Amino acid sequence: MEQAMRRHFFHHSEEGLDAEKKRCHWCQIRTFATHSRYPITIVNNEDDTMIQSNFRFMEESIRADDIEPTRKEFLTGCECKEDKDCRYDNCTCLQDVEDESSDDGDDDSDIESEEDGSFEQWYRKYERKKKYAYYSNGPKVGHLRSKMLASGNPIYECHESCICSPDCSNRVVERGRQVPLQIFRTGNRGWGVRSTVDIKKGQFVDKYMGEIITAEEAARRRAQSHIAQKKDVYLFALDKFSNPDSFDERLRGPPLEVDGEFISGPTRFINHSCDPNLRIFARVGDHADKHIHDLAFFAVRDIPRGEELTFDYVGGVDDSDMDALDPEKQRDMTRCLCGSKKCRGYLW
Ligand SMILES: C[S@@+](CC[C@H](N)C(=O)[O-])C[C@H]1O[C@@H](n2cnc3c(N)ncnc32)[C@H](O)[C@@H]1O
Repeated sequence: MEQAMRRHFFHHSEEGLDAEKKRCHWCQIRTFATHSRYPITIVNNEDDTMIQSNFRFMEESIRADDIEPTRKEFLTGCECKEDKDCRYDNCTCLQDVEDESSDDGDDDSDIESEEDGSFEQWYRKYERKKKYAYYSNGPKVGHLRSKMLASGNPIYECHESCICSPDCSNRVVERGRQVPLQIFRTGNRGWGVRSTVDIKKGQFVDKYMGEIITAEEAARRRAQSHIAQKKDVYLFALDKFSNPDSFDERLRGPPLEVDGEFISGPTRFINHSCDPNLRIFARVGDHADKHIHDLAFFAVRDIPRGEELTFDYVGGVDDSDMDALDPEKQRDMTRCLCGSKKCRGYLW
C-alpha cells in the first residue's frame, strides 16, 4: 500500500504512465468532480492489504450495452415555475408518492413563512398537501423527513427534464454526495467506510454505484462467481417498482440489477450491521426511468465523524434468523462481526 501510494503521489504527474494511472485507485478518485470539496480517501493502518487491483472507482453507475436508454419522447418533468411549488401535490414529480400525508407535523413551518395574504396562505395550508420527502426549512433543510426515513418509501425528485431550477429543494440526491468519505481497513471485516465530518439524521450520504445489467446477466455472474462470500452482496436488484400488472413492460419483467463488485464508488465498501446507521432508498428522477432507479443511502441517526457507516444487508429479519437457530445450518453460515448489541449472529 505504502509503495503504491508513493508511486501515485510522486510519479503520477509524469507523462507516459497512462496504463498504470488507469489502474491507480488514487488517480481514479482524483478525477471525481467532487474531489476538491468532498474527497474520497483510502487509509490502511492495519496491514499491507490494498484494494483489489481489478476494482475501478466510478462516480456514476454505467449501463451495460444491452440496456437501452429511455426514448426522449417518454421523458417528462414537472412544470413548476417556482421552485417552492415542487413541495406540493401539484408538482407532477410527486404524483406517485405513496403516503398522502407526508406533511407529518415535523417542525417545518414554511407554509406560514412563505407568503403573506390571507387567501394565498389559506390555499397553501388547506388545499395543497406537502408531499415531498425533505424538510424545506430550518436546520434540517434538505434532510429526509423522519416519517420518510422510517417508511422506506421511494423518493421522487425533480430532475433534468423539469422546469424548476437546479436549486429546487427537491433535488437532493441529484446534487450528489456532499460528505467526504474515507475507506479504511477494519480490524476484522476487510475494508469499511466512514465520514470525516459529522452526518445528521436524514442526511443523504451517497448512492450505490455499479454496472447496471439485466437479470439474465446477473444470474450468469452469480453462477460463475468464485468469491467465498455471496456474489449477492454486490448485486442489488432495482425492483422497488416491479409489478407484474404494470403498463410499463420494463417493470413487469425481472428487474435490472446493479453489480458493484468490480466497478463502483466508495459505498461498495460499506459493511453490514444489525444495528445500522444508514438505510438505502429507491430514488426516482424521471418517472419513465423507474426501472433504473437510484439506490441512495441516508443516515437514520446522527453519525459522529469517524464512526463506521453501515447498513443492514438483509433489511432486518430474514430466513437466516431461523437458520441461525439450527446448529446444522450454522456451519454453512457467515458469522456477523458487526459487534452491535443487537447482532443477530450471522450475515446469511
Ligand atoms: C460489500 S462488501 C463490504 C466491503 C468489504 N469489507 C471489503 O473489504 O471489500 C461485503 C463483505 O464484507 C464483509 N462483511 C461486511 N459486513 C460484515 C459483518 N458485519 N461481519 C462480517 N463480515 C462482514 C463480508 O465478507 C461481506 O461479504
